[in-house]
Amino acid sequence: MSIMTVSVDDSILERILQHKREEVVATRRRLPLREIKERLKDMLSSPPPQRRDFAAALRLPGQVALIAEVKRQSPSRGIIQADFNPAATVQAYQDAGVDAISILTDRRFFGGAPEYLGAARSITNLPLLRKDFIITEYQIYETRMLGADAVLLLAGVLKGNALGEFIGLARSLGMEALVETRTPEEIRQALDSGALIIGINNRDLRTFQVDIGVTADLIKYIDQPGTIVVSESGIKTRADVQQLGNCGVDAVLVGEALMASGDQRQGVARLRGVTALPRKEQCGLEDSRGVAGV
Ligand SMILES: O=C(O)c1ccccc1NCC(=O)[C@H](O)[C@H](O)COP(=O)(O)O
Repeated sequence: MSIMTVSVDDSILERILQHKREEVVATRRRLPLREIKERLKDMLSSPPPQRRDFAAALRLPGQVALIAEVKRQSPSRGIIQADFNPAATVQAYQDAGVDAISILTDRRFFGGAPEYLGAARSITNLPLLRKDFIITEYQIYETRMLGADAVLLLAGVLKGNALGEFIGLARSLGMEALVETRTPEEIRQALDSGALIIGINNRDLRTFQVDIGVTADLIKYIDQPGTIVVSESGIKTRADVQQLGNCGVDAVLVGEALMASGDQRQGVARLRGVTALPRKEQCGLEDSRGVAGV
């Protein structure tokens, strides 16, 4: 009898991707691409300019920028926030002075929703990243229509010319791509495909273990000057952020640690090394930025 071994990586990522294939077929049936293109024509030509510069938000000389994630649940952790309120979370991130916001839009595995992007856009002026599993051009047009300024692309999933083509399409629609990598080969692929922003994922999808040392090991392979480096996953403390800053990352992407903290404003303050947030009413400040950058 032969025994087939399937790694967690194969099963969870493959399960997510299989679900996405089916989801895209159903979504396209409800809203064909030509309809999305029509809506985009109006949206992109109407003033005021719709673009919020995700890349520029991550280039903060002498500071590590913070991308804060709206994440209800995950395959590795299960439910992170039982009384999940995406609008309140976006507001808290905005008040705390984060630099950009990542929104998980996958329903089945992360408890997200595509509509959260539009809702977030009406609350904040910060650039918004759509975090989902992009496997078709259709989803990139859809991402722009939903109100994102940037889209996550997985180098390990988009093979051949697809990665470069998807980056180009995102840019042609006024978005930037965050290209997520996990190996030196994927970093090479991202650079060869013209990625401006490269994410290094500290989470191993086979074991779900997180190790921020992965960023420290892989950052040397990002040898293209001007590339923006984002360390993703498993970042929990101010010390983690400092360690990654010392390695040369431009930004960190943090979900679970912020969502699991009862108060997202305090969570951001802790990552930034601020012990107590100033109260606007008490000290008369407009907001809490400038107290201490990450
Ligand atoms: O978070 C997971 O369990 C997960 C499992 C399978 C595929 C992707 C997954 N996470 C997506 C992300 O990219 C993270 O939400 C993001 O990097 C933030 O990570 P964290 O700060 O550890 O929540």
